[in-house]
Amino acid sequence: MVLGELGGSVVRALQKMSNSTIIDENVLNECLKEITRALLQADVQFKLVRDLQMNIKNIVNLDHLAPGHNKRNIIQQAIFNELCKMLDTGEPSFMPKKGKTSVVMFVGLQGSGKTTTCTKYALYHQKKGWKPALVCADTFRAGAFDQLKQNATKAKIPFYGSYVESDPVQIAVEGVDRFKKENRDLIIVDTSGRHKQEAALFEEMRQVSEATNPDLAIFVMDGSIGQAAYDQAQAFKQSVAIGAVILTKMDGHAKGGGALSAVAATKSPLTFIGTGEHMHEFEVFNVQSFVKRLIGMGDLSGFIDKIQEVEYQQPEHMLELLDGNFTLRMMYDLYLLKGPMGQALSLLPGLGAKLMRKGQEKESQAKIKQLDNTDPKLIKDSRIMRIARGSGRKVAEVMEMLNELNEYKQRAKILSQMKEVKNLKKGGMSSLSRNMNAQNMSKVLLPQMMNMCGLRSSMKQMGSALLKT
Ligand SMILES: Nc1nc2c(ncn2[C@@H]2O[C@H](COP(=O)(O)OP(=O)(O)OP(=O)(O)O)[C@@H](O)[C@H]2O)c(=O)[nH]1
Repeated sequence: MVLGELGGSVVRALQKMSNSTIIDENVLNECLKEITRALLQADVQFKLVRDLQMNIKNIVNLDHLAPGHNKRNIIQQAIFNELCKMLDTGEPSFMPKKGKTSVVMFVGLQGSGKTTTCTKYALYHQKKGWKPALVCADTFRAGAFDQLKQNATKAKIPFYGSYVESDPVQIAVEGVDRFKKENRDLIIVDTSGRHKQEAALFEEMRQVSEATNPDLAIFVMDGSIGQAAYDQAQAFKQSVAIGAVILTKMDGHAKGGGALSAVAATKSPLTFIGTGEHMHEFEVFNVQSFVKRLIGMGDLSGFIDKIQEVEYQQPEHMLELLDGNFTLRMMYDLYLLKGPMGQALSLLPGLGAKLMRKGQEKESQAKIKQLDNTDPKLIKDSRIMRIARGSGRKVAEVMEMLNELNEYKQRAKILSQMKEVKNLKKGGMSSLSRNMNAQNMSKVLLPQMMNMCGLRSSMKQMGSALLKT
């Protein structure tokens, strides 16, 4: 989950404020105090947090608001705007164009997740119809070529590298030339990392860059370093023309918020974030979508993007859901926000926040693991007791989880009966894919899925504006 704790705390603070009958200075101060605490815990720089707090207080002047103004909305909007301002990473980055050859060079320290991210980046574009290729110019780390080869083979992406050549410049040039000849439109060059910022690393980066003349150099940084990301980004920017930044390991790291704001402070465009070790745990970074999610408003554009991945990677999940089946496996993915389906559903307004609010993903994970792959109908009392004993849980907790599963199942049944869903299913997966455009999603499937997740009311509260985003 992306910055689960920070998001959960912000959502809780807003929820608490919304539950107050009267919103006065005290309630606002309390809400801001909790948000401030959460941001500091996420390693966001003190000055940034203090500015955010002051700006919100200046904008939301409760004494001067004419009666009839919706104070909650005004406060939420001010928090949204200020968080966006804080995380705004400056000018948009160079975007490679499909069909036109672009060379993209990846740089970063050793262990930052550079090699993994190269393949994630290639796969992301491949799923969108590009023809990517990978070049391994990392001759420093033994095993780097094997790792890239393994990842690329799994993702069915062409690759180039050498076990014998030790000159990274030569490998980079040969690889880029070969893939240009093969009309690949996205040639990704993985370069060597070092344990720390050292002269040899920067010199090698400069040489590879000079020889391959990349259209874009992407700096991959480990998000768990928090605020320290500021100095690292500045140092790399001074040595090579960095056009974009990707932050990795943003899954569950307490310091992720600090890394995000630090990158923003260097005004380096942040284009993607890595949210796990698996190939599909990779997300486009868009400030507004990200903040919407952080404060529990959901991210519908991200949802549509992700649901297309469900068809690509877990078509059986999509069909199962539309057939009215909601399985334990899906609930498992949902709780852990794993797999495209779990990730997609978490982007719906209210649901991501609901899951974050639980703040007990690990416990949920342990509970579900006990029941994974088991048909709940077959779970008799004695088995429930056994599961409870074996997992160290109360019987009531196991039953609560089974009830929740049944609830999802019933809603999935209702979803499958909808006329629109039946029409979508008629032509099988290919028709589903054809129909899976943004307009169709927002008109047909999306409202039904939200209904299924019991989100109709929160949707209404937030107004139809969300569907238009
Ligand atoms: N949790 C998590 N782990 C990640 C993520 N991205 C990469 N990793 C893991 O981080 C470790 C290092 O990743 P690599 O891709 O080998 O790192 P690298 O920067 O290429 O390392 P060098 O080639 O030595 O420079 C691996 O175990 C990856 O699986 C991410 O977004 N989340």
